[in-house]
Amino acid sequence: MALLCFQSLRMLRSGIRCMSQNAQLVSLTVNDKTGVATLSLQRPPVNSLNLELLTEISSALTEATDNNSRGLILTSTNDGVFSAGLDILEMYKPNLDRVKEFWTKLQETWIKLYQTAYPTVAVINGHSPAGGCLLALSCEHRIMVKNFTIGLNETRLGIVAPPWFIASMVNVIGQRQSERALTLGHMFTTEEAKNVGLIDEIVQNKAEGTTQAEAFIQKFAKIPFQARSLTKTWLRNKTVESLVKNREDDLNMFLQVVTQPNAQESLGHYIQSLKNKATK
Ligand SMILES: CCCCCCCCCC/C=C/CC(=O)SCCNC(=O)CCNC(=O)[C@H](O)C(C)(C)COP(=O)(O)OP(=O)(O)OC[C@H]1O[C@@H](n2cnc3c(N)ncnc32)[C@H](O)[C@@H]1OP(=O)(O)O
Repeated sequence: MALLCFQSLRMLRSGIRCMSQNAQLVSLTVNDKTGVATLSLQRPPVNSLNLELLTEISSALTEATDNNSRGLILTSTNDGVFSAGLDILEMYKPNLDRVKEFWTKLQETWIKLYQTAYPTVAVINGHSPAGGCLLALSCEHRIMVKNFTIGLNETRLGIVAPPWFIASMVNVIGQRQSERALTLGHMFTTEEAKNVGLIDEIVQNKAEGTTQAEAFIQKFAKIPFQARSLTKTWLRNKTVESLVKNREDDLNMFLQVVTQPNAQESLGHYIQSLKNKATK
């Protein structure tokens, strides 16, 4: 309690205000001087995206819109893991109602993040596989701390990245590089990611990343907000529409693929290998 009070006091003094008071798995703050919001993922141990975390991310994105944020920085409270991607436990031996809700919430969150009116920057302060990479790809600018990895590694798990995951990557690094990376399930090092254009900047640590992210958002200060946001909408519309018009089909395809016995077997082995690694 005392710690909370100290933190709140320190934040108030620095002009940082806490939004989304009810959220537990994310924190959403806004810098009252710049209007820039920071959305931090805080679901230990590795920010894997389960239904509850996705729900909080989606609500926070709406709250940042309602609050007229000038921009949003997406990052993690865990210096080491940005996000481990989708929570594999949501897909392994799933409960049908819950897994439907989970996938529908993932679709909703991606659509929202991909289309925000405000500029978005991912400060990738840790590993960022699969769904974690998707979150970063959905932002307009990516700044990554050195010595981590990022990529869409689904094929390595015996599952498939859906078309909108693929499109998000193609839109950033192009067809040829995406084809190679996705079929191999390649995880790029920070350096490799910069070379291929998957990230825009390399930084030493999260603090430097945050400074650079604020500088990126500041570039839009003199660009009329609506002109900017409509331009972004039109640039991204085709990609988003391909999911918006086919959400039901996409859900059914996901259910079909993920419940296949061989996909379940692969996921089971993968969970076990992660657990074995963790206990070593
Ligand atoms: C037309 C439509 C077609 C549709 C087709 C649909 C097909 C399905 C598409 C599905 C798409 C999926 C995308 C995904 O995001 S899948 C998830 C991929 N994620 C990963 O591969 C990451 C796995 N994790 C790691 O590599 C590492 O954990 C890490 C992120 C590098 C961090 O390493 P670190 O050493 O810090 O931590 P540990 O490995 O020790 O992990 C700590 C505990 O966390 C558990 N864990 C890790 N990742 C996950 C995860 N993604 N989900 C659930 N749980 C995870 C790990 O088991 C440890 O647990 P323990 O403490 O209980 O042992």
